[in-house]
Amino acid sequence: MSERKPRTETSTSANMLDAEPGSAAGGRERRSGGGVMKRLKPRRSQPERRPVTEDELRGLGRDITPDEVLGLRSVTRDYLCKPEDNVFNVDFTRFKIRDMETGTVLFEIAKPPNNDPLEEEDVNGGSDSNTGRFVRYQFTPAFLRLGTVGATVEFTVGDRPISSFRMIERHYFRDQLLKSFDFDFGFCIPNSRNSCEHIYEFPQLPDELIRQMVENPYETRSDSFYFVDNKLIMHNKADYAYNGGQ
Ligand SMILES: CCCCCCCCCCCCCC(=O)O
Repeated sequence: MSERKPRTETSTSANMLDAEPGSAAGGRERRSGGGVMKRLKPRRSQPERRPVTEDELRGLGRDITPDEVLGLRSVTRDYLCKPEDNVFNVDFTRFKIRDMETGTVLFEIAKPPNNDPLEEEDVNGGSDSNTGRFVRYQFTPAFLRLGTVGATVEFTVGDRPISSFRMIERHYFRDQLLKSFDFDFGFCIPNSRNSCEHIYEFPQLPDELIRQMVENPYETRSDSFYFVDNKLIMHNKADYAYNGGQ
């Protein structure tokens, strides 16, 4: 159903820590062994923020906060932080998307264990310091009619504890914001391998909008912003075609 170029990746953790919305870690916990897995529903509400442009944010000359990216009204042209801002060495090692209603796995990729560099497509074309920050997906039109999708992300962290890890992901068609997702992973143990399943409740999209999204591949885009202690440390981008199988 999809094609995705790898970003980073490695092995897996099978340990579970289920979490519910409403607390930093998400609430109820269940653990076994050394790794951690959380199932994360997004924060419930996102009040309107003052609209802001990426140029304004870039001009601030300081760390960018979650509240600020929530004010963006269109997809960014360029990245809002540098790869070296990831001082916590967060490294994504596995990614899986499944339809929560049927359990069907729609997409899965893992970083090879030997850590060989993989050829990756960059948002600017070619290979540079932004390599690995951009992903291109190809789905069928049926994807847009799904109700709930679970995206499991596995990641390792470096030797510093992370007290609060949060992702805000904003999806657009052209310059229309379709939906903004806001997930709190919470605390990460130093040198741990972690796993979480982000639960995406899909918006109900009008038929005409779906038609345009299908007919205009890669004009649907997203920005994924990752924060530690409310400071932007990673920014990844993706684009989407929904004309697969046609
Ligand atoms: C159509 C609006 C809602 C779309 C929700 C799409 C959920 C797809 C999950 C995959 C997102 C991964 C983003 C990334 O790789 O950075």
